[in-house]
Amino acid sequence: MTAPSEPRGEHSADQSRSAGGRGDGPREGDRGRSFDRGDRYPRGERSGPRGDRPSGGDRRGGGQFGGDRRGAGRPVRPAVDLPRYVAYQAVAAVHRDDAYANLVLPAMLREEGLTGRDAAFATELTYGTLRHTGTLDAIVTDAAGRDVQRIDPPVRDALRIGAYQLLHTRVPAHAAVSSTVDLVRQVGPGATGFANAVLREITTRDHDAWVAKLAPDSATDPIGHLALAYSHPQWIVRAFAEALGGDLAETERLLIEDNERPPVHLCARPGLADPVELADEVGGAPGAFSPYAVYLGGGAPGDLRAIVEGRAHVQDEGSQLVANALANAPLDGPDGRWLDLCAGPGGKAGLLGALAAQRDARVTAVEVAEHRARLVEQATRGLPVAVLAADGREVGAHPKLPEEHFDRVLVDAPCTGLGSLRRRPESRWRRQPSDLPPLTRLQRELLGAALRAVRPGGVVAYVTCSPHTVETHVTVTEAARRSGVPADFVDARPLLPAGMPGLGDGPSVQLWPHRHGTDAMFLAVLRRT
Ligand SMILES: C[S@@+](CC[C@H](N)C(=O)[O-])C[C@H]1O[C@@H](n2cnc3c(N)ncnc32)[C@H](O)[C@@H]1O
Repeated sequence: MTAPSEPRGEHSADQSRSAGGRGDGPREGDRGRSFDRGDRYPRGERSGPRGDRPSGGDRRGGGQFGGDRRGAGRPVRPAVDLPRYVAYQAVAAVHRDDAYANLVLPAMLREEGLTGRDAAFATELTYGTLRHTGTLDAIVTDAAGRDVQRIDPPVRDALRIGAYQLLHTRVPAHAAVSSTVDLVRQVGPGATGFANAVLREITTRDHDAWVAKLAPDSATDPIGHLALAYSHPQWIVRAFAEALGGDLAETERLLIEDNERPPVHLCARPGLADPVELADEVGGAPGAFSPYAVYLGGGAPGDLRAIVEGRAHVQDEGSQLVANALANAPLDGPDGRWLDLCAGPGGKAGLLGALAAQRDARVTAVEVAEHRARLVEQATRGLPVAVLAADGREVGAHPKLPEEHFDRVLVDAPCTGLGSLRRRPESRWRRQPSDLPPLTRLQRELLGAALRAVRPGGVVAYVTCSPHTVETHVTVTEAARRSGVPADFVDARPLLPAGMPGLGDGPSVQLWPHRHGTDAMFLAVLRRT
């Protein structure tokens, strides 16, 4: 992973040596030898309270906070540059307020007027630090000689961002260290010496050498090794390895992919946009698998005319493939009533709605959360989609959700989202194994409701954006058994584009980032008999 705003190269001489002896590790408040020019400041002038925005200075992108002179003869206050400061604020909000990076960061970039390379650098620091938090914390713990959890949270987040720059970007070591010390001066006054010493210790090794030092032996603890080397919780690595049939080399490839910046895919809505023309229009490329996919090269998709005009929407190619698979499943008899039982925010309902328009069908899109139901309405405007703010489990009890009524039903079930860790950098650390029981109960109930809703001969597609076998195979098998509705599994592989590799032995299909470049979507198709 590279820092967009700084050329990648060998770490500078500052990084390849130095950092005083380890001893017991630096302590907050240690003065240490410092890169920091600001230690001469009286403490009260260094910073406002925790989380305060640096005062004064230039608010423009790339500007420096706090560059103001405060009277003749006084030294220039140490600067915190805006991209790093915004990254710090985003990371701190995620940890302090349980915020979502993909929501808070764009708002902060907008508010600060950061664009172009500065915005890309702030994004890289935020997402990279959050993805790599597990490994960075192990390294900071070792370098500090104390558990990272015992470091004051603002200083801890600043150190994570500094360590990320040192180990994963081309930022020269001296710049990573001094800018982080400047940041600490702003957010954790009194800890500059400590931060300086920790960072200098981190510069004594590169990422691989730290992993070699800290990760469990791969021969005796392969899961523990992969977890530390690729910054994933062990329970998630174990779940991935199980879903990949125990193939640890392939698991490693998946973990690597999870740490990459995710691609942006567009869906050219069938009947409204041609994917080749759309690719030309947006400077992208037609997708490899989905007949509607366009890979976007860069830029903000929300600004694209095709999206504003409703000819396309942003949607992972895997999501397109599974929605299209439902529409492709052979069907005898009527084919006019389609149901999307978990529709918010409306990505698949948008594609299904466009396909339904071409085939004279209508979609009922159900979403339990009122505000998400509104998003589905926005996403399907102009398409033959009726949005219902209701609980999908009410099939048979809700007048608009009669039993044995629908020809095609999609259950895009709420899940852990372990298949899209690329897109939600903090989620791997938030999710817990204890999330699984309530989710799998809900998944079973929703799939049971879908089987009741579909007419005999009709098809149900069960989809998760998680490869965890408890949410995929176990849920489907159990729900089908418990529902009491007779249904057969349909081989889902022929419902995907011909020649698509790596689809396994069927009847269900698991897509993977490292095999297909998509999110790890699971698809099982059942036909009611
Ligand atoms: C994985 S998301 C669906 C994504 C959507 N299909 C798309 O492509 O944009 C699952 C959705 O199910 C909704 N949901 C959760 N429980 C539900 C229920 N009992 N009935 C209907 N929707 C529910 C959640 O609010 C969430 O919006």
